[in-house]
Amino acid sequence: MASRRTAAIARSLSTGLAGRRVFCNHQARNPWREAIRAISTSPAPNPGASDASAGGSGSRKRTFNVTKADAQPTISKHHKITFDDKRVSVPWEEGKTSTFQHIWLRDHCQCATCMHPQTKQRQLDTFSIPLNIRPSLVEPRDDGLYIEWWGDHQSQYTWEWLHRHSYAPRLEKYISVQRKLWGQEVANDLPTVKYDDVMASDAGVAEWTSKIETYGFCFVDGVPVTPEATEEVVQRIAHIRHTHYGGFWDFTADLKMKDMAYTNLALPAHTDTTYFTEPCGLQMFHLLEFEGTGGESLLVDGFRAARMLRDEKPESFRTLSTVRIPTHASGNEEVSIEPYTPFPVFNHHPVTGELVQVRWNNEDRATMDRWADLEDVEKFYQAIYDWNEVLKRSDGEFRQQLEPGKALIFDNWRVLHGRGAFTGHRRMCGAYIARDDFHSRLRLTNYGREEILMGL
Ligand SMILES: C[N+](C)(C)CCCC[C@H](N)C(=O)O
Ligand SMILES: O=C(O)CCC(=O)C(=O)O
Repeated sequence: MASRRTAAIARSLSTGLAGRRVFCNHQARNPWREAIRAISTSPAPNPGASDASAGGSGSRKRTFNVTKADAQPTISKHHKITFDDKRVSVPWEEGKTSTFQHIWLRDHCQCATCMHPQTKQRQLDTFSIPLNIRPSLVEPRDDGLYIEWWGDHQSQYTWEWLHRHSYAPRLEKYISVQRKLWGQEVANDLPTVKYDDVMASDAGVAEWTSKIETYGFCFVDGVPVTPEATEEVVQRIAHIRHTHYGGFWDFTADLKMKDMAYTNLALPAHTDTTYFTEPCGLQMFHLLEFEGTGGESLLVDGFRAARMLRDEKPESFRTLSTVRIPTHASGNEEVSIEPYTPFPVFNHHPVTGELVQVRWNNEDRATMDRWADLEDVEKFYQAIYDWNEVLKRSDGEFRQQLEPGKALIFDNWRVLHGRGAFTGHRRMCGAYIARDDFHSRLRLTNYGREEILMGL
């Protein structure tokens, strides 16, 4: 774990070359090796099943890999809690012993004077704690560990909190997101929720956000065919993320904004806003009006496609995990947006190595004029040709003509979207939601605030 973490930290540090527009494939230590096993694909519940009633807000328990499947935060009946001049040792019934340094425990005191009871922020002045602080009393009690500190402060830590935050050793590890990767067959059982459920309760939002996390997209059935109702339903997840396109958009092929989305041209599978340091997290589309031909929508599961590229063309997967691609949005005269640094197509979690984000928009790719060496140019083009070939496979494409009343929302960090060329009048509305705002709502509605606060 330490070497992997070191490699990941080394890689994440080396990607932070601020100021220089570097996109050459710096020789980080095998980031793609960590990604090899990290595109999590786990069985997920049946997408069609509506569990708004059963789901309920806060009903899902977060799953953790504890040392034993049934490990409970129960202290050992046979071994005593001890402490020396540096640390407290807590032996658990599961056979592990956690060590907590005194300074760490004091700094993490959960009492109402150290942790603001409403804002959940630390109000203790950490730097007022003597670095050599130690307890005058350590006492196990039914509801947790009670400590009296020199300088007469008292702290109490529940057993569940100590077990959850044990760091030496880590007792509870988070299991990867249980995603279901899909191809064309997803059309047979589309992840869908009911507008009324979403508007009526947080349980409905829990079901909706859970399906977006699992499948990378979800339809909302029964949305009134107005921009107002569409704006209202997307805000059931979070506030809208504003960009130079505005907040909530209602657009047609009038080139009102100088972007090809505002034309009737075909758009190949892409992710949006690759020119922002943080691409938008979710994107909603609701077709309001259409009299014409063509214009069908396309979705491709970028995580499934990435796994296929990794398995079939590992060198191309590695290239697209390391070569940084400059991007821009400069069609509108008052705007020219670039990220603070270019990013690769495949972006991995700096610690777990898991694939967390696909950034791919060939239309918004800027000039690539900085290469570590010449053959990287051919390697890059080979890699994007291989990637494009995978994206274009019909068994990975979900194509559907959107219809009024059925809004589509998708994870722009995972799912690529596109559309066919069209003729006639076509009016579409929708909005972006930032990734962290989506994750906040997903976790709170599915696990409940108490569970989330316990883990912070
Ligand atoms: C705002 N609205 C969704 C209508 C258009 C956005 C244009 C997105 C741009 N082509 C990109 O790929 O980021
Ligand atoms: O008009 C559509 O269906 C999609 C437009 C699009 O791809 C975008 O706005 O990024």
